[in-house]
Amino acid sequence: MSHTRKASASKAPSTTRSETPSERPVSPSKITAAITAGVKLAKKNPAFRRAMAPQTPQVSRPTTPSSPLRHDSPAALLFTPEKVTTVTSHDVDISADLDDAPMLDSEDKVLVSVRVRPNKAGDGDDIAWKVNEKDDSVQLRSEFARAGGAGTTEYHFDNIVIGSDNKSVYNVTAKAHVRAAMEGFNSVIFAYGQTASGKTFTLTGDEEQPGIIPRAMKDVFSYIRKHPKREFLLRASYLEIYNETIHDLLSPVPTPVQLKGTTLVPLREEVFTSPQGVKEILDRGDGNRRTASTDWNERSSRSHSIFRLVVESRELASDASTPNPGVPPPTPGGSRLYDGGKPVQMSVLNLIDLAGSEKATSDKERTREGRYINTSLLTLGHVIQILGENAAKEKSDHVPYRSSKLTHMLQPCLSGDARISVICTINASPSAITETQSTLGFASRIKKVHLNAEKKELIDTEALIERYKAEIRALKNQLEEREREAPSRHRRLSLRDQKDDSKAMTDISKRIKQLRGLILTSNTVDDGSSGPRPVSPSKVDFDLAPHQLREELFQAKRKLELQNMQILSLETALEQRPLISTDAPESDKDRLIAELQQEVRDLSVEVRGHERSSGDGAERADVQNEREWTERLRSMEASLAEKDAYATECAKALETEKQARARLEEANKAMHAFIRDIDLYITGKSMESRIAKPRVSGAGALGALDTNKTGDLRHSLIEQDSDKKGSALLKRIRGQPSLLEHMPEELEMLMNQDDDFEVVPQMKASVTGAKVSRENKENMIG
Ligand SMILES: Nc1ncnc2c1ncn2[C@@H]1O[C@H](COP(=O)(O)OP(=O)(O)OP(=O)(O)O)[C@@H](O)[C@H]1O
Repeated sequence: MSHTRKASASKAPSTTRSETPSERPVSPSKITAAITAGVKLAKKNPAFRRAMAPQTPQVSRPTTPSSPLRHDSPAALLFTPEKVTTVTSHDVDISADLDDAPMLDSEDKVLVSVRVRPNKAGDGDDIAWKVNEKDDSVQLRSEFARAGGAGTTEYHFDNIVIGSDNKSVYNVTAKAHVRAAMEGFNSVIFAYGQTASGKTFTLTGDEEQPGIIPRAMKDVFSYIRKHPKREFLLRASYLEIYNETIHDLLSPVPTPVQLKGTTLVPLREEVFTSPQGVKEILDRGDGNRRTASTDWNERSSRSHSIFRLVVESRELASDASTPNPGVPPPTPGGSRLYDGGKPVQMSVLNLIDLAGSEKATSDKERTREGRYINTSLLTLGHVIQILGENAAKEKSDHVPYRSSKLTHMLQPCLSGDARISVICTINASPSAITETQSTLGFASRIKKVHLNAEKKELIDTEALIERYKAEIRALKNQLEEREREAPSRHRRLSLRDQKDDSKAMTDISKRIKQLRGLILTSNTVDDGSSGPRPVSPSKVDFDLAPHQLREELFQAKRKLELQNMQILSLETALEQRPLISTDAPESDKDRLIAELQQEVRDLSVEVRGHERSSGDGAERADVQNEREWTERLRSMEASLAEKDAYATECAKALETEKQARARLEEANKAMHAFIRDIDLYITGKSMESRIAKPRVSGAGALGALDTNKTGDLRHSLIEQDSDKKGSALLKRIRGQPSLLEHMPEELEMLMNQDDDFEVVPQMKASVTGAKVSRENKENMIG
């Protein structure tokens, strides 16, 4: 197989293009309008005139005799990382201001431009077509009318551009569409034409003449710089359709991409944040394109290539960190906007370099490719024809979009939902009259297609900018919480764990910073206009002057940042991608499960090996940790035992007190019963109790009784005591030792005080007996 992966034009210019700039055969004598195309358009379009007007020194940084070479030119940044010395002055002004690009109406038709390629060396000087710059027409010269057969000989288009100046081509064919994409409209710019007519030269260009894609990317960044009220997120994908199979040019592993509806899966999209970043993406993709040497073009594109830029943008909220209080929180199925509730505009800019139609060739492989190329181009032509007829006759005939991958993929754009600019490249040489007629016919047909593109505003979290914002918010909350709790948490953690904890917090901060870096604003964007950035040599030359070394350092840091961004973007893409699609065949799922199981096994082996090989250091740390914890455990156990003992004592004391209380209660009751009995006894004679009245004089209780109205009680008691030893009272008292036993101490004291209380000797004896028995009891309890 002889096709190769196309190396980036910027990297190997001498091998990627058959002609060097000096060899490029412009024929000024024959193509009279060649250099004046830009001037002619400036006359027609005031906006374009402004864009083309000589620029102020601040903007254009003109080359001066004292500084013949500007390393900081945008062209140098985008295209000459290794050979800044080849940058020439006209590349300094890679583009003018996007805001000067003409606005497109919502009902715009396809913008059709024809670019006439200067004759190549072998083509001779003759050209078969007359270019009329006044009315943008091309006409087959009368002397070649016979060669043109019955085909149309005169055509009119929106623009005719001639020559090798890619800047003027960009300005008239692409600038307005790039602006439209930045403002939220889907836009498509594609180059169509026979092989070797200059499609790749127009889209990609070379070091001297950067094409539409690099100029568009440069303008995208200056647009962001000039719109401070919006924030942007840019992501790119790069595809090719080769032999009716879609390939992802950014994927490290060649994987066919499927079209599900009009969605491409799997598709690698990379977020980029600088012109340098997108240049790296383009270089990588270009390096993977299939090109081959054909009879007509030393480096012919054997595939259609599609560079897709997705632009997400949103008006900046006054305080982007706080959700708008007026906006409802995310609800399933409802609007899920954050950040001030501003909708996200999302648009896609497709920049397409079609493979060239070609005649049959002797090479078998090239013939096969050519068949595929021609078939898909024919389908494109057919689709365009039906669309044109439908628009002209207000019909709605079926459009066979799905007849080729190219038309299927472009369906949303071709059906009107995009602003389209087509650049038809033609070879003006008499040897290519038929092919040129065919290209011009295609250009005429596509002119008739109606467009009605509208801005896409998303009010959902579909947009990546929303997802990044949501992640930033979540991480910020997480970080704040961790920071708040850090002091108390750190007290509980070992030194090692504290370190890990701090590292985790630093990681979160880093990720927040990185995610923020992916969202561009006029303040943060690097549009490549901030001073000289020399290219890093592969080895650091320490003989360089300090300022040069500083510049090297700056450049290296930028590169590192860029790579970090890419890693982050890829990680995010990876996280969002399912390992396998849900509708994949069972066998694929089984295979994936087996692979994952194997991976788990491998990782376990690796972890075990790592544990073993991590050696003494880790072990020592473990032992020390264990000792520390054992000591802590011991001291805690000791303090626990102490507390247990104290608790047991408390429980015992409580029990004793309970018992004492119970006894007191009983004594209380007994005392009341006792007093009642005595009262009853006394009130047997008198209704009034006098037992509670203590004797005031030294005469004791009996004295107190004497003073009572029933003063004969004493007598009676003495009598009863002496005469009737078995009197009723004493009998009762003797019969109730328990009462005496529990006689309250107050009463006991009263009795002890009153030796004259003659009633009491026996009672005393009983009480003493009772006391003894109580003590005995207590001793027994004790
Ligand atoms: N306008 C132009 N001015 C100067 N050189 C040009 C111009 N257009 C094309 N060329 C040169 O012609 C050669 C073929 O151009 P290019 O590769 O762009 O053609 P192509 O249409 O992309 O071909 P293919 O379809 O085979 O890929 C290149 O060497 C290119 O530099």
